[in-house]
Amino acid sequence: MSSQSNRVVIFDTTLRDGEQSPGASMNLEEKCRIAALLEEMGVDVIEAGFPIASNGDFEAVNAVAKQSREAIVAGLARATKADIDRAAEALAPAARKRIHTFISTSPLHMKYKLQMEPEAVLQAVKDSVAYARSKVDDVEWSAEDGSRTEHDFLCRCVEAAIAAGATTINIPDTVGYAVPDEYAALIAMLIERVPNADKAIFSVHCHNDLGLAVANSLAAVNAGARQVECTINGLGERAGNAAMEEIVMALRTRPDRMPYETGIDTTYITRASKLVSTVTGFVVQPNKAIVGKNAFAHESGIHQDGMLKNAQTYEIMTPESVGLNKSTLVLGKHSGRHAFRDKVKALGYDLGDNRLNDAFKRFKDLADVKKEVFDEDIVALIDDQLIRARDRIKVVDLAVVCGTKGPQTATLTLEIDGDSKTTTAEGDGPVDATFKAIKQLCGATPRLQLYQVHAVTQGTDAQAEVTVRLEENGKTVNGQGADTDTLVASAKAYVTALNKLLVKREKTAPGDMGA
Ligand SMILES: CC(=O)SCCNC(=O)CCNC(=O)[C@H](O)C(C)(C)COP(=O)(O)OP(=O)(O)OC[C@H]1O[C@@H](n2cnc3c(N)ncnc32)[C@H](O)[C@@H]1OP(=O)(O)O
Ligand SMILES: CC(C)C(=O)C(=O)O
Ligand SMILES: [Mg+2]
Repeated sequence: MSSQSNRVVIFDTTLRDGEQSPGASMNLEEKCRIAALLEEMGVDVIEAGFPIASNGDFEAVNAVAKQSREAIVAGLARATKADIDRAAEALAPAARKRIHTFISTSPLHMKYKLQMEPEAVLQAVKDSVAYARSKVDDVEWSAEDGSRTEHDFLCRCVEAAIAAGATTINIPDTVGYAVPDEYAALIAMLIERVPNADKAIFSVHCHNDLGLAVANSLAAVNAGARQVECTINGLGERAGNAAMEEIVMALRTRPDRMPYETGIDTTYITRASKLVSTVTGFVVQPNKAIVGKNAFAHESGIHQDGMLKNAQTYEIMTPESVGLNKSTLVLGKHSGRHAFRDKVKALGYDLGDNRLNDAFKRFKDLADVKKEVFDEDIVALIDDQLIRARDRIKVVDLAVVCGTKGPQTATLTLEIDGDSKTTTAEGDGPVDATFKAIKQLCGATPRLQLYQVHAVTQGTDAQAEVTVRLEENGKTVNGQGADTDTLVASAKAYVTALNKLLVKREKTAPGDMGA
C-alpha cells in the first residue's frame, strides 16, 4: 500500500499507549475482551502492549496474539535486542504479527534522555530494525519525538530503517507539539525526499497536548500518510492520543475533502467506547465528539424542531452509524412545544391543544426548577393534570413553617367549588399541619390509611410523588400528587383523594360537601 492508495490502515494502541494513561491499567482478561472487539470492528493492527515492560504485559500480548485471526498484533520494543527478543517471543503464536521498534531522533531526546550521539542513534536504527526483521516479516519503526527532529537527520534515519527492512515508518508527534500544516508538510517532505519512501507505509501517531491530535492526523493523511495510530476514546499518555472514533467518522463524513477508506465497521464505535470506559474507569465527557452522552442529544427548542422536521438540520452523522439506536431530544428549560408534543405523544397521551398548552406551561415551570425533565416527570405531570381537571377542591397556595423550633404550621389556600378559602393549622410535623389545614377548610374527617412518598427520579431536585389513602364510611380512595416540593405534593395527593371521596358521596348524597 502506497501513499497513492486511498486505504488508511487503522492501528489501535488503546492497549499500549492507552494503558500508559495513569490509572488506566487493564488486566489480561480485559485486554483480551477489548482486543476481540477491536478485531471484530475491523481494526487492522492491534498494539497489544510492550512485552519487556512486565510479565503481565508479556502475558497480555501473548494472549492477544493467540486469540487474534485477522488483525495484525503488534508488540512494542526499544532499540535493544532484549526488547525485540521479548516482543518476538510474546507475538510468536499470532497469525499475523508485527514488531514495533522505536528510538528517539530529536536533538533534545538524543542528548538528554538517551545520552547518545546522532550517529550512534542512526546505527541503533539500522541494527534494531534488521534484528527485528530477522524475527518477523512485518517491522514498524518509529522516530520518537519525530515532529521535533531535524529534517536531514530524520530523512537519514527513515531511509536507513526502510533499507534495514522496516515496512511501516511512523513519525510520532510524541509531545503533541505539532500544528496541522506543519505536520502535513513534514510527512510530505519525507515522502518526497527519502529515496526508498515508496517501499514503506508512512504512519502518524499524534498526542493531544494541544487538542490537535485528530486534526494533525487527518492533515498527515492528506499529505500521504496511510496508517493512523489512535485509541478508543482518545485514551493515552497525558492528554491522550488521537481518538479512533473521531478519525474514522471524520473520514466517513467528509469524503469530499478526505477521499480515504478504513476497514472499520463504525456501528461498533459506541460499544467499543463503553467497553474501554468501563474497563479503565475513565468516564467519557458528555460533550466528547462521537461518543459523548450529548453527541446525539438536543435540548434547545429550535434544534429539536429542526430535528423533528429533518434530522440533517442538526446532525452530520446518523446515530445508527456509530451504533446508537437514535438521537435523543432531551426535554429541559430550552425545549419548545414541538418537541414537547412529540414526547407526550410518544408517552401514549392524546391531549387536545388546550390541555397540551396547559401541560407545556407546567412543564416549563418544572424545567425551571429541575435540571433535567425525565419521561417519568412528564407522565407524573400529565396524570396529575388529568386527575385534577374535574376536581371540586384545588390547591392554590401552601406555605409551611417547619424545623427544630416548632410549632409546625401550614397556611393553606384552597379553591372549593370556585371559592378561595385560607386557613392556618398547627400540627405534629409539617405534613400533619398541612393535612389538618385541608381538613379544617373542607370540614372533612376521613381516616388516613396510608401516606407514602417516593422520588420520581434521582437527585435532590427530583419530583416527589406522594400517595395518600383515605377511608370514610367503609369507602377507600387513593390520591396521588407530584411536585418538586414534597409538602405541595402531599397536599395535592390528599386533596385528590378527597375529591374522589366527594364523587363517591355525590352518588349517595348529591350536593353534600362534607361533615
Ligand atoms: C513515547 C512512548 O510512549 S515510549 C513507551 C513508554 N512506555 C513505557 O515506558 C512503559 C513501559 N516501560 C517500562 O516498564 C520501563 O520503562 C522499561 C521496562 C521499558 C525499562 O525500565 P528500566 O530498565 O528500569 O529503565 P527506565 O525506564 O528507568 O529508563 C529507560 C531506559 O531506556 C532507555 N531508552 C529509552 N528509549 C529507548 C529506546 N527507544 N531504545 C533504547 N533505549 C531506550 C533510556 O535511555 C533509559 O536508559 P538508561 O537506563 O541507560 O538510562
Ligand atoms: C512509542 C511511540 C510510537 C510513542 O508512543 C510516541 O512517540 O508517542
Ligand atoms: Mg505515544
